[in-house]
Amino acid sequence: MEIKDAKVFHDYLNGVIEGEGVKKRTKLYSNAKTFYKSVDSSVSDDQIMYEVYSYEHDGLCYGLTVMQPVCVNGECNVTRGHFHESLDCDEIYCGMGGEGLLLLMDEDYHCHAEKVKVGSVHYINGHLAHRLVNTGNSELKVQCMWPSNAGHDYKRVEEHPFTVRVYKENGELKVEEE
Ligand SMILES: O=P(O)(O)OC[C@H]1O[C@](O)(CO)[C@@H](O)[C@@H]1O
Repeated sequence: MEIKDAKVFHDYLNGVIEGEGVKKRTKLYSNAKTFYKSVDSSVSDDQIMYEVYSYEHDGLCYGLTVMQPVCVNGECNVTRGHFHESLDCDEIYCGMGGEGLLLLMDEDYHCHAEKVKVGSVHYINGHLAHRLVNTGNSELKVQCMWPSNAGHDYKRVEEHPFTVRVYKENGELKVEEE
């Protein structure tokens, strides 16, 4: 029997996925300003807000999102957030490092959240928009699995933004519902 090395390696300790076919996208503050309530001129345009590694094979995607512990005028770092284009495609997240919230918004645009921490596993029904929030003082690392035909519908979330914002004031979390 031939025994081969895996073509892809998820380095849990360093928070990277490496190998054949792995894609990486980086979201800088310059391309994320509209995600937050207001623009913060003290945050550099070059500031990395989050990085997404993804590996797709035969209809399945495996990914890792690494979010920096950065606040924008006190608002905790968030991903852009999206519905799936195919609403029957679900997703699973698993906390790998740090602390955060998984913000979920239903099709009536009501929000609820789940706490993300090391080992927490989150099922995301395809009819829910999802956004991660880094509420901690270290990188938030979240492993993700989803069908590759899910697609990202960002437009719908831009038209109906998440109605909840999370701030950190003197180390305390403050949730504002709009
Ligand atoms: O695409 P967004 O909304 O910026 O968020 C990134 C998220 O999307 C995914 O790429 C796939 O759903 C996740 O890996 C990640 O958490």
